Amino acid sequence: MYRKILMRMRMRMRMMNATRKVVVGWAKEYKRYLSTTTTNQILLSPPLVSVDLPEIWGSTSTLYHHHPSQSPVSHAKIINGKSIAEEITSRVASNVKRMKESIGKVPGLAVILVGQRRDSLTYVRNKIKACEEAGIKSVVAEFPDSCAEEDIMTSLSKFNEDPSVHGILVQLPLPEHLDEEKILNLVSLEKDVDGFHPINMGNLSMRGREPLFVPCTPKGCLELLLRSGVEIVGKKAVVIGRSNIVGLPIALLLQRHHATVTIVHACTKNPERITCEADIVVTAAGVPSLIRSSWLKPGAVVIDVGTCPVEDPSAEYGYRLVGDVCYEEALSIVSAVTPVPGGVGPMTIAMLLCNTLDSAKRLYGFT
Ligand SMILES: Nc1nc2c(c(=O)[nH]1)N[C@@H](CN(C=O)c1ccc(C(=O)N[C@@H](CCC(=O)O)C(=O)O)cc1)CN2
Repeated sequence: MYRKILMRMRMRMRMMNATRKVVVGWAKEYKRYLSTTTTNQILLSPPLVSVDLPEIWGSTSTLYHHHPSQSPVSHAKIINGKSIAEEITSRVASNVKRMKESIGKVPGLAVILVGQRRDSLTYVRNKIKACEEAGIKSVVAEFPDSCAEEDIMTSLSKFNEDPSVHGILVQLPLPEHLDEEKILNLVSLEKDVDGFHPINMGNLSMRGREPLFVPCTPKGCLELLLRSGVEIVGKKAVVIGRSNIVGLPIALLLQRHHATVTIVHACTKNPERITCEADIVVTAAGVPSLIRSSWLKPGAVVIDVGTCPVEDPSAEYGYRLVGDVCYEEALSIVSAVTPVPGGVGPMTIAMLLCNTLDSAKRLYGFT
């Protein structure tokens, strides 16, 4: 009886050691990957399928060295999304130039814009401007608020068929009377540069599957973390908000990068208690100054996706943009934080350029 137990224990120890070797080996491999970017590679994010670990559970306490900083950090790093986005845009531009020179083709983006929402008009204008900067061809199909679903479907079908269009996006949100699901389902999988097609989203959520495109804002958040040298493996991450555009896909991405992820949402009891244990906080609640200093762990890294206009008579247009995080309070506690504006927003657009370029490269087999 004792011999049997002893043998079982030895066996288990051997399995745990094997697992440890795989995980440590993988972590080293992953670090090496991050430190070797080639000239044509624009982003630090590795191909998704390569970050898969064997599903063997065991004690990992000796594998990852966790150094929680207990003392308040007074000099938080401000993660400058605007300048990172500019750098990425110029890399996309040189790739586009190279593509044009060698195969005589440029990537093309088609945008569907419905209605006159001020924020949507701004975002689409900025996307078109960014395409111009990068040498990407763009076209916008504009529809009135009251348009029929059929008109959008017809326009989408034309873009799906057009060989000069490599990326298609439908600016969200759509007016209430339109069926968002039906419309997004019609976008060709190969041109779905927003990554909102249920097959792309489904593949993102499954182990060993690779979506053709990752949604732009979450991809931008991840790139900011990687470029800021933030270690993700084994860290506690809290995502605030569960939208299809940000909350859900960023939670999936962080999990793929081996963080332990908790999603906090409007129905969560005591979200402050959960969030204040996180090493990484990504917040996309859209509630100005929701995240006070008491919500944050000293030394945490905070990515603020919230962008809300609040009245400010002293501002140029009578309003200014604020994030979910009480920025001034966070500065004295966290180790790094993104500002609003100038943090995640510009990265969303830079990632759209990357996805559009990738789509064209994939079609032409251009590397
Ligand atoms: N089809 C999509 N719709 C929406 C998406 C999306 O990714 N695809 N995301 C958001 C809006 N969005 C992109 O469309 C977006 C939001 C913010 C910014 C940005 O650059 N913000 C700036 C401030 C800009 C300003 O002056 O208003 C910043 O934060 O610095 C870009 C794109 C919802 N819809």
